[in-house]
Amino acid sequence: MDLGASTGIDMEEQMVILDIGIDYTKVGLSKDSTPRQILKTPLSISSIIRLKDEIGPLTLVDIMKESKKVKHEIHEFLYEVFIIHCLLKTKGSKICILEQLIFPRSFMQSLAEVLYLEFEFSKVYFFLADLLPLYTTGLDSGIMVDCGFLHTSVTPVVQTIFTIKGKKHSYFGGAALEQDLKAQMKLENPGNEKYITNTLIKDVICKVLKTLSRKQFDAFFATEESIEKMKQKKYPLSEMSRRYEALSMSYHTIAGTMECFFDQGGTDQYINIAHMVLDCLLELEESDRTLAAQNIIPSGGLFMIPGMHRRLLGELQYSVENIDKYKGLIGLKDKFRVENSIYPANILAWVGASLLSCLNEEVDMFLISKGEFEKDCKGILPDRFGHCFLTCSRNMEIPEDPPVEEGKEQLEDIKFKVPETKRPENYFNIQFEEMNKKRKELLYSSATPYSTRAINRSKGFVFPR
Ligand SMILES: Nc1ncnc2c1ncn2[C@@H]1O[C@H](COP(=O)(O)OP(=O)(O)OP(=O)(O)O)[C@@H](O)[C@H]1O
Repeated sequence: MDLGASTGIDMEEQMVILDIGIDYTKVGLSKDSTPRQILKTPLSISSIIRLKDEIGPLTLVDIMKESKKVKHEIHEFLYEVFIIHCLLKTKGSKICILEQLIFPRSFMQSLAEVLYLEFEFSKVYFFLADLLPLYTTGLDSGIMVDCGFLHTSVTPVVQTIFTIKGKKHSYFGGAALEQDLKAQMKLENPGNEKYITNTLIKDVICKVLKTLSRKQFDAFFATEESIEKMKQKKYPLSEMSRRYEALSMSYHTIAGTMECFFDQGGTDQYINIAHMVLDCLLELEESDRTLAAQNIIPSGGLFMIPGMHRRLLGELQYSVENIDKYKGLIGLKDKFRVENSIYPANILAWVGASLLSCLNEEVDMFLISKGEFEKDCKGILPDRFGHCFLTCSRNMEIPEDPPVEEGKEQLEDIKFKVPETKRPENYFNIQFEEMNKKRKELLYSSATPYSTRAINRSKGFVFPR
């Protein structure tokens, strides 16, 4: 049955955009401004990671090696996503996959086999998720700070060029936060440990946790006395659900748990996101630093926790003023700008992909067609990280690789310069922006006493399908 046709979705025009996160999967159609569905990723990888005491670069690879059923799980899950949730036609359609640099090759190979061979997509585009939030800002330089489930990463792009030396990465993210919070809550609720389930922890992260501002942190954590006071102040969790009647949380846990992302240097266990950004800036050319610092883009689910944006900015300003290592960046103190996008942080990469997918033919540089996969590549997914993935730009002629001088580090060559005469144009598709604006106007206008249709008619506007 042609499901795409029956739902009125023109699969010739639009493509499916799929962001498989370790914790949450976002799926929708290109040119939309939000995903149609955000689903819990049911793959066993996610549950195995939750049981690990320590997460490192090889964790995902090892899990993939041990697990024989990943491909089968991906197939079942995607069947549910495409056919049951989104009612999409897959055969002969186009799909865009958001791929993270840290995804193991074996995972991508299994995913590709399922998409090309089982669902028979004719065109699969591979976008680099680490770079996509930049597209939502309309600028060609910035630092993407992704705080996801498995990891936290910082990715700099200056005038469309991704500098791999500036990329910072840590396997500390939502998974580690869950473990910390669970241990803390068990300590605070002796005798009621059985109620502290994964569901409760997820609820608490999304509904209760908050992040202190730098000023609040200085005040609350100044003395042992004030820390003790925070510990004594208890909040019952019965308001969240009757199931949690027996449980309570201290203010210290509510406001202090997120401090593990802004560690003040006491331990190796935690990270400081602001320091990762500053380390990244130190790796950039001096002339590029201001451009990057003016557009810091937080993304990933953990930036949905209230106060995270404000704290990141506060922590950046505090660190350049007070920490010797970063004092060289003091000139940037008033230039830091942490982007507070109109799109929620957890879908920012997805929205970036939706924008990028509007780039008509230019987007074909990210494409591997079914024919190529089956015939040219003999069923093996080829390298997808050529130049086009690193530049994320439009209409740019790719300069040839400079010759590698003997004894010179290969890494240096990765940052090639775009000739002045061939500066890439902005990647925004004006049509998308216009449609998006009109859609938003319509959305808000439906909340007024006038009908949406009347407002449309008065503006002579026909809703774009
Ligand atoms: N609305 C929210 N409010 C608060 N926290 C959230 C929210 N949504 C997600 N989170 C937290 O952020 C974490 C990461 O969410 P995200 O959507 O980035 O997951 P993901 O894309 O699967 O991660 P990864 O990029 O590592 O694959 C979740 O594990 C959850 O703890």
